[in-house]
Amino acid sequence: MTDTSATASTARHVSILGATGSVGRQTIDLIARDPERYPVEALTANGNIDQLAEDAIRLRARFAVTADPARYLELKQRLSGTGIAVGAGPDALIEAAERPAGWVMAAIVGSAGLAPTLAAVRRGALVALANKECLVCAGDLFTAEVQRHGARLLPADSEHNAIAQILEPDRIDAVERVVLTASGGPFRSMPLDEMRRVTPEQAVAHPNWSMGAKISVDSATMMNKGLELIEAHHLFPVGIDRLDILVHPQSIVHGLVYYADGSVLAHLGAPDMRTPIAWTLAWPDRRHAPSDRLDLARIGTLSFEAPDDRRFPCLALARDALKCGDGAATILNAANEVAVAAFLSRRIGFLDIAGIVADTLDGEARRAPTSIDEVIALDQAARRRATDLVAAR
Ligand SMILES: NC(=O)C1=CN([C@@H]2O[C@H](COP(=O)(O)OP(=O)(O)OC[C@H]3O[C@@H](n4cnc5c(N)ncnc54)[C@H](OP(=O)(O)O)[C@@H]3O)[C@@H](O)[C@H]2O)C=CC1
Ligand SMILES: CC(=O)[C@@H](O)[C@H](O)COP(=O)(O)O
Ligand SMILES: [Mn+2]
Repeated sequence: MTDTSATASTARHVSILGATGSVGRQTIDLIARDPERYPVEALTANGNIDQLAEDAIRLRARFAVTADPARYLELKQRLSGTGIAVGAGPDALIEAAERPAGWVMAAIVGSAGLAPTLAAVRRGALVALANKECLVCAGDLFTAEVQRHGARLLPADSEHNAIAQILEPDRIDAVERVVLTASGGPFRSMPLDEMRRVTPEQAVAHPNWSMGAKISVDSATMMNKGLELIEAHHLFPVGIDRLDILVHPQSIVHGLVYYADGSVLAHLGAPDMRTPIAWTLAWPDRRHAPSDRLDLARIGTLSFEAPDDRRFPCLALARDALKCGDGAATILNAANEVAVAAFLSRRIGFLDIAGIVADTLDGEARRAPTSIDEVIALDQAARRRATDLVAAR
């Protein structure tokens, strides 16, 4: 690595895994404003070949990859004569992550991001982590790889980014509580019976953030906050009992740390992912970002309430999975990915998502995975069971 202490005068070579998604595009928005500082090594996508090719050319990337082998020729054609190398499929995704960029944005959605993110970790890169699912599904085995290879995870998920900014690493013993805020999503105050009938269009209409479909549904079920609880457990070693969730509909306060002397440090910012992404890009410095500025006088009121586990059972499922250990989080995440995809394609109802996750957890034989290969095997077994449960609904 060449740039772990990049300063105002040094360039930081970057790669973006999941460059065409919501986080990927906002990362590109930042780096495209300062191309001299952020030369682009590799960009990856899945099906959005037009966007990938356009950005690869505009940012002079060296390598562009689609996860879908069937789209290889299309991408190659789009980039012919540009000098940009082209790849497709799982091995090419890993090659993109292995290329020598000091900073890598992990923004593929779902556990599909695990192998390429690990490839970046294994060469000791600075990894801006948006893809929470890879940390949830591989847990301690993932963080052990980070330690072993001297990599550094820079949390890009807004709440974890907030906590990373306010948690004093030498004062962990004096931390009473770490609190992640949750917007409550589009159905925060909807009666349970009405939730039964909500459509994918309603579920992806997040009140504060513009995000990909999968995480938007997770916010609507509040599984997103459950996944984030597990993510926080792996990023911030304060112990499960000191991690809490607080509903805050405005998404202005992103995280809080309660200290033993009664002090509470909070992180505030407009709901604009370019702020946490900019923090990871500039780390350990801080740099100007074009994000929305917070105008508290205009906002006027911030409100808070306790989460409702009865209407949002995914919260309890995730907390239980975290407490159980033994691969439960891997199963929870895999089943949730299958159930959310089924809901988005209208094969199950909104409330079935939690049901599929609960039934998959009940039915899957659990043995704590002892290697990444075992994580992948458990993830696939849980997907098969969840897929059968979807078909049976
Ligand atoms: N959006 C947000 O504000 C936030 C997102 N996150 C997390 O960041 C991650 C990305 O979220 P978001 O940007 O919203 O998601 P999007 O759905 O908008 O983007 C996902 C990206 O992953 C690519 N992709 C999809 N499937 C695969 C696959 N099987 N293999 C390789 N690449 C694939 C997509 O390519 P293509 O477009 O070509 O299909 C796209 O580039 C998620 O883990 C999410 O939880 C965390 C905090 C905030
Ligand atoms: C922007 C971000 O970090 C998302 O994870 C966001 O937190 C989703 O909103 P919810 O609080 O509704 O889950
Ligand atoms: Mn978040």
